[in-house]
Amino acid sequence: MKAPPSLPLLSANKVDAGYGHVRVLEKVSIDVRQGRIVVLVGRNGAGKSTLLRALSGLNRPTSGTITFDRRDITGARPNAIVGAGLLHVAEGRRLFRRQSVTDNIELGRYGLRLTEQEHDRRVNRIHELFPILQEKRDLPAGSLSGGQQQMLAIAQAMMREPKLLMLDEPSLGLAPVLVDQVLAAILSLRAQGVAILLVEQMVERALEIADDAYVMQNGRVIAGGLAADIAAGDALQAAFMGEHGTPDHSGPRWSVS
Ligand SMILES: Nc1ncnc2c1ncn2[C@@H]1O[C@H](COP(=O)(O)OP(=O)(O)OP(=O)(O)O)[C@@H](O)[C@H]1O
Repeated sequence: MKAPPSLPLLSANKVDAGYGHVRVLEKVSIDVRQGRIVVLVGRNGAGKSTLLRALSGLNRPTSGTITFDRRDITGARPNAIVGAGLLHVAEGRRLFRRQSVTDNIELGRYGLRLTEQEHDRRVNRIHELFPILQEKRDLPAGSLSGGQQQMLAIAQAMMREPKLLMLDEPSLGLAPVLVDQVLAAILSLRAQGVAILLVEQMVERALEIADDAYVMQNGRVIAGGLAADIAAGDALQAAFMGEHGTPDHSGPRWSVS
């Protein structure tokens, strides 16, 4: 059964998490509602990837709770979380470069038992979303452009029909025209009813396509709300200033033009 619209699909409530004895996240709370694009922004090291890892079960929270689709998934194993419909496309495109585009997509359904009809329906949906992957289906994944490889990584996750897809820096290392393609693909996913939690250094571009946004700084959420309000507010500027009020030049790229 689907969560009613009033309940968030994903809710992290005062989550602490880190690596060994190092605490990175401090009382992080975020909500992702059904069919929304939510972007997490913050400078390098703010804890964005660690939050995605905690939500996908790769880093066990030391306190706090996470609910997804009305189930408590706090401390659940990654495969149980994937099974519940929460998928994580990690930073960097983890593809089998020598295998074909089709083989890489098929790897996405590993462990799933699908009827032939259901399998074909999912593949068709992916090809509708990314026609280029159908065109290049027999080519090795390594021969695709960076943007196409990112689409392939998303396509792999789509084989499991996620309710929520978490994307960690999908524009990383891409030329501006490819960034446009990836952002357009994210909008198409939302149109198909998939909720998206996006970590992105292309802050301005990400805020343009997002519905909601959270700003992270030093492992905490310092602001959250509608993306348009966050884009216009002060928290964003504060998060990207250096410790002593100087701009952090390793921070976001405000524009791709
Ligand atoms: N495997 C790890 N072991 C120990 N500390 C880690 C590990 N991965 C990340 N950290 C630390 O956790 C903190 C948050 O890192 P995280 O990667 O979550 O930040 P981020 O906001 O995603 O930044 P970036 O944009 O650079 O990926 C950093 O101080 C980082 O050094």
